[in-house]
Amino acid sequence: MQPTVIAPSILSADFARLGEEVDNVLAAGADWVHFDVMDNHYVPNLTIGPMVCQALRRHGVTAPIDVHLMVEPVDRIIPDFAAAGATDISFHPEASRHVHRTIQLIKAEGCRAGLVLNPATALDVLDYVLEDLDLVLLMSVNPGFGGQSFIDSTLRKIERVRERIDASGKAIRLEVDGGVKPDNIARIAEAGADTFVAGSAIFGHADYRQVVEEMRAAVASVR
Ligand SMILES: O=C(CO)[C@H](O)[C@H](O)COP(=O)(O)O
Ligand SMILES: [Fe+2]
Repeated sequence: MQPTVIAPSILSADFARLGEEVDNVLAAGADWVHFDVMDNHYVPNLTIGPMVCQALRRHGVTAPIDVHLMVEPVDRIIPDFAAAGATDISFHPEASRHVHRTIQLIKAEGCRAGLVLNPATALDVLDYVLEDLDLVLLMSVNPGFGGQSFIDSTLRKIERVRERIDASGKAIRLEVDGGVKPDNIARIAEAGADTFVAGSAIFGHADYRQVVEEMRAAVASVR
């Protein structure tokens, strides 16, 4: 299993002070920046694009930027995010006509590639591509909005993906996104996740350090 990563979703940050918010959450001990891109087409919400990713890099952010593309069609925007400083790019299989080609495109652009499975997406989308991936991102809410409740059936799904990753023998991260909080993160880690996205739980708290430390301690208690 990969070392624990806590990846705050900037969806719940104060966009009017984004650079400062990202600086603060990284200074509080977070590992990655989770960057949610919504197109008002694949999902019914509209957020931020490559220019904002580039602005964070110009602002001085050096941490990995984990771009979660909720964009359809997805391929055209991938080179723009790579040029803007993304390190990890994940996409939803429904948003790509050729999933294998999209994975290869992300890697050709020099980024780590992730596939995102919605709560109702069956695991067979991983057949034939798992070993090409650097990351499997399991959504534990339906994509489109922050602040939703964790869907409990995801726990069994995490266990099944953990088994598949372990059987592959590859260094593939298992990331969980949606409704992750200090009071459920231990169960999510126990099920087999190593990479944890949390938006509202972190940015909705007055003390980012306290909540990041609480989450890391909860994961460490079961790993
Ligand atoms: O991809 C997402 C929504 O589509 C977000 O990353 C996710 O919802 C994080 O927010 P929260 O921790 O508040 O659930
Ligand atoms: Fe996300």
